[in-house]
Amino acid sequence: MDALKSLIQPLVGGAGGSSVVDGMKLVVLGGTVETARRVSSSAWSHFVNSFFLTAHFSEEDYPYDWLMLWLSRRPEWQRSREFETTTRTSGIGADTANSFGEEDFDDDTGPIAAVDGDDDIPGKVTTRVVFQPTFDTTHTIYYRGHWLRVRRGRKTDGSGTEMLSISVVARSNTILKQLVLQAKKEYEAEAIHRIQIYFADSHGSWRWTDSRHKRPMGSIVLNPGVKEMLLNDTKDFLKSEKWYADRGIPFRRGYLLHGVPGSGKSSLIHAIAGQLMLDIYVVSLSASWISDSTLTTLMGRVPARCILLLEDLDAAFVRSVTREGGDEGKDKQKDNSAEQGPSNQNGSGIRGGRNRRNEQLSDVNTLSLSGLLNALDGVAAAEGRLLFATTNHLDRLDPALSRPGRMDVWVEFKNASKWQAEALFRNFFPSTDDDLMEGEVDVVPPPAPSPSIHVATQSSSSLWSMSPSFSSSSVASSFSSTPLSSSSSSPVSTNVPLFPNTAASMTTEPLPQFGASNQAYLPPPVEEHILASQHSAKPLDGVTLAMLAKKFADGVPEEEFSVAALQGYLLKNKSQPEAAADGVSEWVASERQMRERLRKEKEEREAKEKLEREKRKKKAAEKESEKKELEKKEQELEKMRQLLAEKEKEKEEKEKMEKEKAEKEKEEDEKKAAEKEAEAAAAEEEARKEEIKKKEAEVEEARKKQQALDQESDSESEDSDSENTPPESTSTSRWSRPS
Ligand SMILES: Nc1ncnc2c1ncn2[C@@H]1O[C@H](COP(=O)(O)OP(=O)(O)OP(=O)(O)O)[C@@H](O)[C@H]1O
Repeated sequence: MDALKSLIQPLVGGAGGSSVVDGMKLVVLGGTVETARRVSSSAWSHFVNSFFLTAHFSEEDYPYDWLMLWLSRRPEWQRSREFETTTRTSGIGADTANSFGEEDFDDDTGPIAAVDGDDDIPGKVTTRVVFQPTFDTTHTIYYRGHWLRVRRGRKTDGSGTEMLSISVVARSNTILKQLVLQAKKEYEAEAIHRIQIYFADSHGSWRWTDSRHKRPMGSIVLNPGVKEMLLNDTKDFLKSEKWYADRGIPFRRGYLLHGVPGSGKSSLIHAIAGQLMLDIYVVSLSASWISDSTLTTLMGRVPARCILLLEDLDAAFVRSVTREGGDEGKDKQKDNSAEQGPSNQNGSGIRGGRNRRNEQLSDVNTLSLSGLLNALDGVAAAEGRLLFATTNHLDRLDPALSRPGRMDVWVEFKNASKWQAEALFRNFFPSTDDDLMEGEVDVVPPPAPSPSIHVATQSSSSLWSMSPSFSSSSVASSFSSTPLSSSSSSPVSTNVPLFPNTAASMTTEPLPQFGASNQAYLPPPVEEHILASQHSAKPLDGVTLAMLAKKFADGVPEEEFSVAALQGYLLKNKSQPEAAADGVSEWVASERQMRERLRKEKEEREAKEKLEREKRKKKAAEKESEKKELEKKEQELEKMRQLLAEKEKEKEEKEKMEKEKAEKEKEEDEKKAAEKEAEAAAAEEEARKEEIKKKEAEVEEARKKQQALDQESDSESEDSDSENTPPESTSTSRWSRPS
């Protein structure tokens, strides 16, 4: 410090510099502290990096859910000083006693359940507030002798996916493995009574949608052997991975459940999922957004062991069509196009244009059969999954879809048999006596094993029927007992009871009431309408239950009503098994009446629709013929126009030709005239030349004559010269040759 002082002293000079020195001291101190902080922080992160083991868990993967559930049970996690709230109405762990955030704390009253409403109202939808630590906060949790540093954050790749990072100081990662395994165990223990349901979304991802209580296998009433066969087959498949691998067969198995609606297809799949502890991944092939590529992506993202459920397989390629009428729907589409008029058919008009655009769009975003087949067993399809497909219309499926290898086991679901009706009744009402004494009552015997289970073996592509069909005669003889009189069939009937422990005994035996035990007088019997509105039946003894069940089954016609319909009827008589058994014939009659009425209404509606369709068709045909007529006329007009144009053209050409001809003639005339002129000139020239020649000849002749004269004169002159001078020069000057 003295050195520093001596350095600064000359600069500031004297005592006046003491405040500056203090300031400098502070600066130096601050710098030192900051440097120390940085050094320690980097040393700490270096230490963390070299000694801490860190595991990251992405929300897209299962361990994330396991750990979130595990963490939610840690008090350290719950004691977070910074948290966010979220609400959940369902979901694994959300309704468990230990789940995080289940309790809220009220200043005055202490812990209260964070639910809306009254706990006395069973089944009421509650809104649960869940507190979770905010992102990017670190928590220290003690686990098996180690301090874990847990941090909730988000991926930095822009996807925003939640991440959980757990760090621990340890030499090996055993502690982290133990943690994950324990979290998994706890999660599975939680899930043991529930199945998770995932639905496909339009982005090609699976979204957790629901968690449902497992359905007991015993609650499904099917002909003997069906459930067992399916369960054994699925179990056998799940343990045969090596068998499949050794033989090079894709490790996949498909089950096609087909048949009438409400016969238990979906229920059976849920029960099997519960039994095998598998989650269900549902794809609705009739969804508007489903396309080849989305489906392929989805199939690639199905986990190895799960149930993949394709519901309403027949609806995959007829999206706009109701489940009841595929062909009808197609007809309707055709009709609609007819209704839209001929302009649409040839692609003109605004509506036509829009439709074409829609068609083009839907082509891009459409599911094709080959796309579906590829998605199911293409290279990208996951292995180890159980594929269940349901359909109400087997006949509408393409054989390629249902061939062995894709759908290995076929199970047909029919309307309820008498045997099923009886079993349903027995399942429905509680019994005090589970061990029913066989033979005491004339119970409906079970029919021969399942009527229509088909198993496609790997070795052979042919389907073989596991068991023969029902024999109608044997069924008839089984149910030839006297039908119950309709007089005792009212659902809320209090007629003389047929059975010892039934309505009458219930009316005389008072129901427990508040304060009744303090009163001197016995309470009056419960009134009939109150009794009728009871929501749970008193347990029946085995014999009574068996007799009522038989009576019920006797009243139900063989394979006419679905199990769901019978269940609906029983639900109406939930508290009155006797009334349910007594009233079944009346219910059957009323159902038939209603069906008949509905059938008639449907027929009428269909007839009306047909009429309208025909009208529309006729109108469209008329419009079409009108249009054709118009087109024909237009064509004729066009022809005439063309003819006229051609004639016009011909005329023009003729005129042109004539003009050209005239011009040519004129030219020729002129040429001839010129030639004549030239000839005349030539003739003139010739004549002139002739003239000249003539004149020359004359001149010649004259000259010759002159010569002759000259010679004569010469000879005369000679004669004279001989007397006078010769006149040679004179004669020369008198004659000159013409040029
Ligand atoms: N065989 C059955 N055993 C027990 N319950 C049944 C049976 N069949 C139908 N049900 C009851 O009927 C209701 C409808 O059943 P489910 O949805 O399983 O029928 P489905 O054959 O899948 O019908 P859909 O073809 O219309 O989808 C459910 O509440 C179910 O409990």
